[in-house]
Amino acid sequence: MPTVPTSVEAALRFDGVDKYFDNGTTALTGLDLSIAPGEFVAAVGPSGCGKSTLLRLASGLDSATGGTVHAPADSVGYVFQDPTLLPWRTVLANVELPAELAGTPKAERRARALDALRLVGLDGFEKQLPGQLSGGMRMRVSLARALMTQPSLFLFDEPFGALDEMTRLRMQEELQRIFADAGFAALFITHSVTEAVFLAGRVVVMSARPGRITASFDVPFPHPRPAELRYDPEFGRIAGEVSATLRGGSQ
Ligand SMILES: Nc1ncnc2c1ncn2[C@@H]1O[C@H](COP(=O)(O)OP(=O)(O)OP(=O)(O)O)[C@@H](O)[C@H]1O
Repeated sequence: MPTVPTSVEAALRFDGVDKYFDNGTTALTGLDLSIAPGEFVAAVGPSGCGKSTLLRLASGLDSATGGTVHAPADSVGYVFQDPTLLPWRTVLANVELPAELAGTPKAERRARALDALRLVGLDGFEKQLPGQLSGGMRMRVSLARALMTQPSLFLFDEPFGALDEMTRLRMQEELQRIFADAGFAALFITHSVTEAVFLAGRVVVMSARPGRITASFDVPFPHPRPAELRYDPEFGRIAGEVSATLRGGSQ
């Protein structure tokens, strides 16, 4: 009997989404975006165009005023600019926290936390407290904690925005290595065009408020990507096009 192909369900989909607030601000209007399972999408846009609002709708923290948001993943990982670690718990105890709250037996959650810490390059730092770590290391702990639930969808809100330039570049390299390994879907919000192009398989550009997607650029380099990709002429061409679109849209 012939099999009927079924269309793969998106990891995250916005259909004609509007968001307005009681004070009369329209943050998003007619926004369409679909992210396939295992696809890494970065969104760039002018300040105040509704990027964080988009993530709040994706996470269910807030609801759309119009249109639909479809986020079928059972497990979603969140990484924000502020790593939100508990200062009195060690690195290991912070990473174990989601599994502890979910009632996972101690031996299993310990093993998973150690794996996650290894993945983010923090083995050997298990017993440190967050206050003893650099900003980049705290961000790695936050990423390891998010990896504990093995999410099929990750939401990133400008996670490297507060880091110095060198640390930021290193974190980008590590994140896309982890992405190549773990293969989750991602929506990554950033102000940096080169960060977006380095990480994502597709970069979407949002218009000034009220935000909607005005352009989409495929970034066809396979993951994991070497640091030197940033100096590749094709990389520069794509980043240049994204920047030009961003400038054109925010005038
Ligand atoms: N709870 C709220 N009530 C009223 N207006 C809001 C609320 N949250 C956000 N806004 C407005 O919606 C618009 C979009 O805000 P949002 O934070 O999503 O933008 P953004 O693109 O993430 O900004 P930035 O790039 O500066 O971080 C802004 O004009 C903001 O003032």
